[in-house]
Amino acid sequence: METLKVALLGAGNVGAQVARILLEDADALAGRVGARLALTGIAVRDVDAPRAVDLPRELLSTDAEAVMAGADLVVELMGGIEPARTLILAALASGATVVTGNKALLAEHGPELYAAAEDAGVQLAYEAAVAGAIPIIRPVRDNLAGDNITKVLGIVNGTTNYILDAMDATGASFADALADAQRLGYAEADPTADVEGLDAAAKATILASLAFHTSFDRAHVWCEGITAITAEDVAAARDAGYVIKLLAICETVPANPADQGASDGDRGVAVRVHPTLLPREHALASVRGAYNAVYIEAEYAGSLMFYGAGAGGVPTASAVLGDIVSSARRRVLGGPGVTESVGAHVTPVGLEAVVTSYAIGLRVADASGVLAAIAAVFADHGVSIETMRQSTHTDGAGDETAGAQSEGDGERAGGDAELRIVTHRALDTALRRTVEAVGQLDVVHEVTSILRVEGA
Ligand SMILES: NC(=O)c1ccc[n+]([C@@H]2O[C@H](COP(=O)([O-])OP(=O)(O)OC[C@H]3O[C@@H](n4cnc5c(N)ncnc54)[C@H](O)[C@@H]3O)[C@@H](O)[C@H]2O)c1
Ligand SMILES: N[C@@H](CCO)C(=O)O
Ligand code: NA
Repeated sequence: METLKVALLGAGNVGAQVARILLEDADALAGRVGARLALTGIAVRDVDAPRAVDLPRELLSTDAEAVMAGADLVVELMGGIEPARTLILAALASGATVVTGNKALLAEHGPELYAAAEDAGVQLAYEAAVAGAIPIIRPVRDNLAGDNITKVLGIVNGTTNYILDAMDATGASFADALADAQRLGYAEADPTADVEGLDAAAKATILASLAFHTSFDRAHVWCEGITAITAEDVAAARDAGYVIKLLAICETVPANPADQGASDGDRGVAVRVHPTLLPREHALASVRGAYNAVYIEAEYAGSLMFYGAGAGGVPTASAVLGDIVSSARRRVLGGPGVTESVGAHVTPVGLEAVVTSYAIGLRVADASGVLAAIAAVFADHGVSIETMRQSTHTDGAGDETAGAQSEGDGERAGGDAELRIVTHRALDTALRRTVEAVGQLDVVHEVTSILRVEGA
């Protein structure tokens, strides 16, 4: 039986597990590939660093280029842009197949790397880059290649889902929940990428590019993270029947915002990542812990849902191993692999064409006429209110008022009241202007939170 040499770059949370499984399951994997997979070297920063898995010391080296020399497959699990980019380009140029889980790199330099793979006639596989263990890259790129995807809605970051879920379920603080996510191996080396939404935005860039057959750039993606979400936001969402999730949303929208409501006209695609209120009965609302889920709407397939472990060393290693086996098998059998299709050239559109609704938290003067003044600003901007809940700071009691009505105004003079408003759907720009105008009213002391609502 032929032997294929596998070089591994990085032995952290994911890389160490990939190495372990390559060694432990060598016979089973050989049967699936039709060749033995020989792990010939592992590039690490420090050969003496403690690791979750004991790896043969003779395989470890701090010289990544030497580790890659002569490899048939290079598996990059170092993360970061450099030296990962340079090493992958060198591996592809040498004719090696490359498997990576590096979404940050693909979101920034994907087109360059895909072209290098195509030029070299080798595969670049990256199933682990989006939603960890969940098969999503190949389903979107290959299985749905004959359909027309119209919407992708995903919980694609395990760390933030873990944090938001813990805040919702146990009242945990943001900091404690983040520390747990780091300990469990879900968070990136620098968790800023997770909590600021950058990791999800990178994944959204990759998904949008595949789903809409167009090369999207990270700069096309609107991105807001979860660092401003407070325990009060989570509690208010819960009281109103919602849960807060960080969603990546890619959807077709009119290319020209003025065409809202028209059934014809050019379509573009808007890609955004932000914390979102979801009704608790929504399918994505029940995605707990570090689990991920991606919901897809396609013209012919209808609605599809992909669910599973979106992060963690062992589950993510599953996606990496899948890519290793399938691309190694292709090396054994010969022939070019499937490549990205980017010929559709749809127009990337910003948030200005997106129709959504807002959940707004306001701290207002608890006085007569305040609700009427706020409702008037909404009416002036053509934005209608679905629900308005009021509670005072002193007793936190809820008082629901449906619609933009002013009854219930100002029973309690003096002090502040907390208002939670959910709007009907409107253009994001109109909603933003409305909030700005409301924030300028004297009776509005603070805009405490602005969150978008989906699926209501
Ligand atoms: N952890 C997850 O759940 C998960 C899931 C999907 C994808 N990923 C991606 O997989 C990759 C690896 O993630 P991880 O969680 O294992 O990260 P990690 O930080 O645990 O591991 C990366 C390892 O690479 C090593 N490394 C970095 N630069 C190096 C260099 N120049 N030379 C040699 N070694 C170097 C580091 O020392 C570290 O041990 C990243 O791209 C990440 O985004 C991670
Ligand atoms: N840090 C990422 C790892 C998986 O890509 C997450 O939390 O989802
Ligand atoms: Na995946």
